[in-house]
Amino acid sequence: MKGSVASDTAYFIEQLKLFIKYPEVLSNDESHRSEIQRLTRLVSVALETPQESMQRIMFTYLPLVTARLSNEFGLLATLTMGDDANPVALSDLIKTSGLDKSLVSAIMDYHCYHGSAIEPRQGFYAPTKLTHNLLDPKVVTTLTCWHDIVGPAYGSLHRVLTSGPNGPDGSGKKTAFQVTHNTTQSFYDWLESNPERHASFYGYMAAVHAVTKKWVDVVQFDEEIAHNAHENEVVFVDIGGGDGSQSIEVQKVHNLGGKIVMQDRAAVVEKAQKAREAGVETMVYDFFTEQPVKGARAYFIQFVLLNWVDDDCVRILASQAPAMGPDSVLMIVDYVQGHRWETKGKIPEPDLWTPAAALAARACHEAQSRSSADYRHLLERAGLEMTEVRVFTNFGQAVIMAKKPKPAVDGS
Ligand SMILES: C[S@@+](CC[C@H](N)C(=O)[O-])C[C@H]1O[C@@H](n2cnc3c(N)ncnc32)[C@H](O)[C@@H]1O
Repeated sequence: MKGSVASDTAYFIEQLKLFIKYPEVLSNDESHRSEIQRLTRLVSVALETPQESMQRIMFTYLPLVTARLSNEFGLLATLTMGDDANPVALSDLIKTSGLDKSLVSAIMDYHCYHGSAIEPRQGFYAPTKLTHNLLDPKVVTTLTCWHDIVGPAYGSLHRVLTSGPNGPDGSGKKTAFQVTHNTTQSFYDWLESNPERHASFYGYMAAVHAVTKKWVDVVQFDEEIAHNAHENEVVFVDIGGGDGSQSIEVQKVHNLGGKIVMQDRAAVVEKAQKAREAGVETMVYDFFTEQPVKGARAYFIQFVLLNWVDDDCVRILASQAPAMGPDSVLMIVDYVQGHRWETKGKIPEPDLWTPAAALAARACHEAQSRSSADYRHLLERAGLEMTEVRVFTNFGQAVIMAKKPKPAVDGS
């Protein structure tokens, strides 16, 4: 076995070089493409010496930092003005960025190592596919948000977990987010206190929604939820709906009668113009208070509960329960920890998003991700009954469906 691996090494290297040169050969075969990515990543780790493991991990900040700097100072945009035959001179990158030679050289050396630039001749650089990926507006928005807002919070998690009940500096800052950003405000108050941050966070949310698979692919909205709906009936209430992107998704797939309502904090609702233009009604609503829209077909709550501790989640869910009729459905879209082990058939490989989201929830909100058993328990505490869990991405995003339990028939 081992002998055949060794004798096939040259062939393996040739194949890898071909994939690097012609990545498009796999563009129509998603499962092979992602399997090759996963395996080459694991091969790379399997071949590491301890010193290489150390190096890979100790420099993990750098892709985010160099991408942010390169976008801010126009290095990547300038790079795309050249190509392999006519690469961009270091002096031009220095001139357009306004940064000093040593810093630009270091950033460009990192890009070359990382595959986001090449240096065909000394001091001249050309773009790669990754350069263009990093300039995609959705990627820029997301990386900016993670560099400025969430990333630093990951970095303070250790300080918070190793300090006493009053936080690392005794000032009452409890979350890693509060410690790193030197604030006692909650995550959402802090976002709303600065328009740039606010726009950055919601830009990131929109970018993620635009590139990931959607829950509407696994819920036949009209068939399952809105059948026979009347004109004035509310078919969908999007609780903590942010920019209203999910209400707009429903608007796209929904062809029957009925209204769609999006609710959030005042500062967020104010900015949800796109949703209003799409015909969605918007409403200021604090989800810790009783839901004012009664008897809707569906109450929907996406990427909200992972930001709150159990007792708060129970309060949020219990605030919806009195509004729900016997046929109302509550849909929670969130990450489900351990979803791999609940999948029928081939068990999916471990993914990056589920643990990354769980750690971000802990760092930014002192909150947590949950397994489907945890969701069942939360719903029961709020007087609701979990009916189904439909996982719709291979990184653990799922629709958790619930309803009001039927009142017990009094047999006496
Ligand atoms: C992570 S975002 C998710 C937004 C949206 N559901 C989505 O999937 O894009 C969480 C949302 O909860 C909202 N939120 C936070 N506290 C709230 C409260 N007390 N009442 C209503 N909405 C709240 C935030 O303003 C934010 O828009």
